[in-house]
Amino acid sequence: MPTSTPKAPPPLTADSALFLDFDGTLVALAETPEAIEVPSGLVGLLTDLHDWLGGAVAIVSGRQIDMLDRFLAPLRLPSGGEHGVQRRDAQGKMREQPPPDLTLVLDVANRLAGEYPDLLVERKHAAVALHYRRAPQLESLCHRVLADLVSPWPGLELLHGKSVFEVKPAGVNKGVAIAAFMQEAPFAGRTPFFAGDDTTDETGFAAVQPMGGVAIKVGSGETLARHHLESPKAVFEWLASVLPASQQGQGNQQ
Ligand SMILES: O=P(O)(O)OC[C@H]1O[C@H](O[C@H]2O[C@H](CO)[C@@H](O)[C@H](O)[C@H]2O)[C@H](O)[C@@H](O)[C@@H]1O
Repeated sequence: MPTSTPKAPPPLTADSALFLDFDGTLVALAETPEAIEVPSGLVGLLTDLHDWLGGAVAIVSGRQIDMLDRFLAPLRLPSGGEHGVQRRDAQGKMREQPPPDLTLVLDVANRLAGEYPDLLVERKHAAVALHYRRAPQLESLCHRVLADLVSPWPGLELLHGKSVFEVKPAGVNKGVAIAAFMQEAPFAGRTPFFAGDDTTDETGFAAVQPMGGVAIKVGSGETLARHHLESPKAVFEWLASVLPASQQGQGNQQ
């Protein structure tokens, strides 16, 4: 992947479409999925951006959409969940791939977590995540076990995110989800911006840049993205700085 000098993103304009990853981009990473803290003012800021951009703001995450809704309540944005396996459009219509049979994957992951209590299993609608953040020395064991399990099944894919391996349906990713949003109102015809921090966000960067859009890598690491922001705090500050003064404050009244 190219690693040219990263530069700050250009400002959003009223005809932009904004796609945002969640963990590591809008909220700082934490030891467990439930331990994250949603920064004060984030929900209000996203609400104002959503109003300013005519509804063209979506979260595109590895998390389940109902979990995103819980963290961002009362806001319910258009969302891609589980790396695009689920998608809720701007009208609120939900599209979900049928879950594959993950019984064996779940059994194996739970057995491993029984043996190593610092591992954490997250069951999603159509995926199973095995988190090893509290036991980094178990990375290669987790990888080996899940890779062996998944390799005979072409319908399943093993994703490697930050301190996590996820088994999910193959063939869908964040790039596919963003491309689907870009076919629909109010996203269609706008310039897409996508910010994300993880390797699993690279498909999103690969989708928006050929559309003339802006890909923003948050934090360090090799990336296709041509723009960069240092941290979730820098993402917050950038979003707050590009929002016109006349649009500020509406969401904070909630
Ligand atoms: O696509 P994202 O919105 O970045 O979601 C990716 C995964 O995020 C969550 O796990 C990650 O964040 C946790 C909380 O900071 C952290 O403990 C874990 O190590 C990270 O991998 C979430 O639990 C996963 O389901 C998402 O796929």
